[in-house]
Amino acid sequence: ASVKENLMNQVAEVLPSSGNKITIVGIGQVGMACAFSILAQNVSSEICLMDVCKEKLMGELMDLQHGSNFLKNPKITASTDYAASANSRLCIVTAGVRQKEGESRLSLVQRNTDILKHIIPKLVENSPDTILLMVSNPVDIMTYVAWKLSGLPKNRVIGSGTNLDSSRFRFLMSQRLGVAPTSCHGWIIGEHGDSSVPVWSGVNIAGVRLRELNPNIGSSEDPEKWNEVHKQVVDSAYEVIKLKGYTSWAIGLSTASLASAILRNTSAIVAVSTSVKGEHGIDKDVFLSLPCALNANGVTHVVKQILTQTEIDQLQKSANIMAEVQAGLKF
Ligand SMILES: NC(=O)c1ccc[n+]([C@@H]2O[C@H](COP(=O)([O-])OP(=O)(O)OC[C@H]3O[C@@H](n4cnc5c(N)ncnc54)[C@H](O)[C@@H]3O)[C@@H](O)[C@H]2O)c1
Ligand SMILES: O=C1N[C@](c2ccsc2)(c2cccc(Nc3ccc(F)cc3)n2)CC(O)=C1Sc1ccccc1Cl
Repeated sequence: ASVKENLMNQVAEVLPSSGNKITIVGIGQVGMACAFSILAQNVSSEICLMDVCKEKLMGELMDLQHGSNFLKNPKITASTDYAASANSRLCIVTAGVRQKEGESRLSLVQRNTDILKHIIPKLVENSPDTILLMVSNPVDIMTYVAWKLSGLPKNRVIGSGTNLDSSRFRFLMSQRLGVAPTSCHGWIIGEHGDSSVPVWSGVNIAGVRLRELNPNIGSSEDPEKWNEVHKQVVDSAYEVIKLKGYTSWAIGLSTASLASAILRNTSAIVAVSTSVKGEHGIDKDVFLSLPCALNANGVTHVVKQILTQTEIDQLQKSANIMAEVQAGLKF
């Protein structure tokens, strides 16, 4: 008899999955930052890594497994075969191709859409009750594409959206005020990236709206130039790319916090990309970010923020652009 047989009597079957399994597809800079953040914060005890690069997959698997002794005994697996993703509570998709020099945005979108055609159906086939969390860019379009390809209800297809934008905004606000970022309340909504919408009327510390202290906040007339904070959210994304070639840690931590709300069923209110048809007069099937309640059933509530006409106009403009890009995609 083997050492194991002499060591223990098996008295019951070992279940195939922990019930909090997360699959991460795409183990590039972002995917691995998501994996590390999830493991380091004990968001899940079971993760499965998936990619098309077999060797990198094995290397990342081994390197993470070798740290298990410093973690809470996670089960880490990796495969190019989607059967390995079975029974996932959450599937995070960071797979994508980089924009080529001078490549048009639409061309990149079609290439990333073609990638999702191979990924999404297999994830859902192996985990029909899963929630999809899209990170690949352009994330609002990719979330729509994932919803169309998955056949899942809208509440279970989510994009990281302006969660990272809002996190950068809060950090920059905290730098100006000397207040912890978690105590700096500010929401960026709409389209992730260059065209996001800061909701200045809601920016507050302990419920004290900065707009009441500075009525021009966010406008070009503002002597304190608070609108620079939103501009810096966009500029800092380009700055990080220029300095290190990619971004990873903030988006990894952002994704881990969204995963935690889902797996722990917390109904945290977070800025994520969701179906906004019927919100703020939008009548198109598009995904943009609004404050949402996020839990084990995905997005169950969308907060009805009181927005200025300018903010609503910006949302509707983004919705029209999303709809146009989506209309040009070949599924
Ligand atoms: N939403 C956000 O706020 C945000 C922030 C940063 C980056 N991103 C996006 O995240 C994505 C990933 O960025 P990155 O820096 O990690 O890129 P990367 O090139 O380092 O990694 C992409 C990974 O996807 C893998 N991949 C490609 N095709 C695949 C397929 N068919 N199946 C499985 N895996 C596949 C590649 O092998 C690679 O490992 C990009 O689209 C980027 O724009 C989004
Ligand atoms: O921090 C980033 N880095 C990226 C990046 C990461 C690896 S290569 C580029 C970035 C940085 C700057 C611009 C940009 N534009 C872009 C637009 C459409 C796409 F399909 C892909 C990328 N993307 C990807 C991305 O979405 C972010 S957040 C971001 C980007 C622009 C403005 C504001 C924010 Cl909060």
